[in-house]
Amino acid sequence: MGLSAADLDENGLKIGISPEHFRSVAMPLLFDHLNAQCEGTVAVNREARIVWMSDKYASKIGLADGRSALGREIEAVLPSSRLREVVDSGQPSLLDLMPFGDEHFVVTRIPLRADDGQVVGALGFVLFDRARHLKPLMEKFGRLQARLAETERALLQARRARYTIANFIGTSAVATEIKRQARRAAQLDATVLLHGETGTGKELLAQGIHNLSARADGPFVAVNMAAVPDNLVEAELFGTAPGAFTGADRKARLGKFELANGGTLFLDEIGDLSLPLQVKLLRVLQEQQVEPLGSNQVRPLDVRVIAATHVDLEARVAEGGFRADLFYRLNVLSLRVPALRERREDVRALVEALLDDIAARSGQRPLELADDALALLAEQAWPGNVRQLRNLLERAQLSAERGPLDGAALAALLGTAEPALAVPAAVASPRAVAPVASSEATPDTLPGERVVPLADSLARAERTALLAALRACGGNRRLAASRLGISRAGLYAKLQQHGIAR
Ligand SMILES: Nc1ncnc2c1ncn2[C@@H]1O[C@H](COP(=O)(O)OP(=O)(O)OP(=O)(O)O)[C@@H](O)[C@H]1O
Repeated sequence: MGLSAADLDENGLKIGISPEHFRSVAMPLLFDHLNAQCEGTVAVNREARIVWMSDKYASKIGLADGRSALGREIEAVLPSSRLREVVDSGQPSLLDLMPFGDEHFVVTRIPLRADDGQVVGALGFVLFDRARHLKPLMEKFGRLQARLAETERALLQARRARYTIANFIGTSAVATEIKRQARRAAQLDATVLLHGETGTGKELLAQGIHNLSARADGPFVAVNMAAVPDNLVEAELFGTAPGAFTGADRKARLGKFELANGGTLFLDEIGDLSLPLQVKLLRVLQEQQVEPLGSNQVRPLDVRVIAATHVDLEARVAEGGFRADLFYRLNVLSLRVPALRERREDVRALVEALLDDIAARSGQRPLELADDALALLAEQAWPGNVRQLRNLLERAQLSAERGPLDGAALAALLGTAEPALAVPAAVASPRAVAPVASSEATPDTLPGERVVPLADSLARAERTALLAALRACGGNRRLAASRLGISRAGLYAKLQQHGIAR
């Protein structure tokens, strides 16, 4: 059946031509056209056996003619063909590259249906057999793919947990006990709440738990709630749909929950999460699915959460600052990480391990400490715990001359330690030895005649202001930021810049 006069008017095809009629006319034309123009055509039945192949196709792939392919399974003739998938799924594949030998064919595949709609076979056309004309494009594509794979590998590496539980140095009773509890937590898949002062090794333990758990091959992703500005926390955790934000950030962004899928999400400073976000977090934990901002689609998750806090969350619950339901959901396994002053007997081993690590990173020989220096370290109050000890040792390594560092030299360094952190042990322990302050090294005393660059003075003043604010606010960074009149993210950036943060 062809087009008749009834189908035409002075403009050619008549508007309103019956779709069935149009179809019956257009389909054979389309096929004839494609078959004539393209480089080869093949048809298979429901079992993906060849029912017809154009001679052009046959000669292209080295067969005498199309008849010699009849009845054979499509993969026996074209090993990379995906016509079987088209037959099975009933879905076309409009444009694809099919490898054949060292060539690539540009192909299109469509299912063939009987009048009742049932799939009875599929048609494949080779639109273009010289994919090598596309070589520059393919090369670029290949390079981009290689770069993408490399970036993905690097990202995965960055999301690997570095530490194991054995990296938690210490053999004191409290250290041994916390490591025992961490090992037990690794055997379970429940949510963990780590509480302990800043710098006690909560993140180290979280990584250790992850690395010993069944999720060890999955990602370990850490987020510090206190470091993310309030208005960005939701996007950071749950991600955004494309266009959720106007301006620069119009693209979709994966949230940390999705990045941690199949692994562990470490939520540090969980006490800093606002009440509305606590509700959202609870829902995600209960339902194990996430709904990115601005999207109305939920995505399933398989994430274990380890949360950490240095504040007393139970007290926060009592005050109404933290939701009781979220607290109980997080507190399934509760581990209290001891302060360094509760395990002074571990200081020596810690010093040794930290000095080795510092030396390995700096490429220098490990610093040696004289016995009186070690004794002095063991007596400090360490409000900043192991992190503070590490910072001090890093400074000691930088300042050290040849030979072991003795007690007097170390006392001088302790005297110049960050005032908010270098609380003499006298405050916390009756066995205290007050550090010897060095007048020369005190940041505020400069020799009379010396002129220092303005930038140095300003940086020094800023550092002093930051430390004073932290001290005045009992180490509470949120409060300190607000009293300094800067954002929390701003405060974090400055603390890092001055080496006061981690
Ligand atoms: N027991 C330990 N053995 C070896 N290193 C430790 C130990 N505890 C802490 N550290 C080191 O001290 C530093 C701080 O540790 P970490 O970040 O795990 O503390 P944190 O409790 O998570 O601190 P914050 O609450 O401030 O986030 C890291 O460099 C870590 O490697």
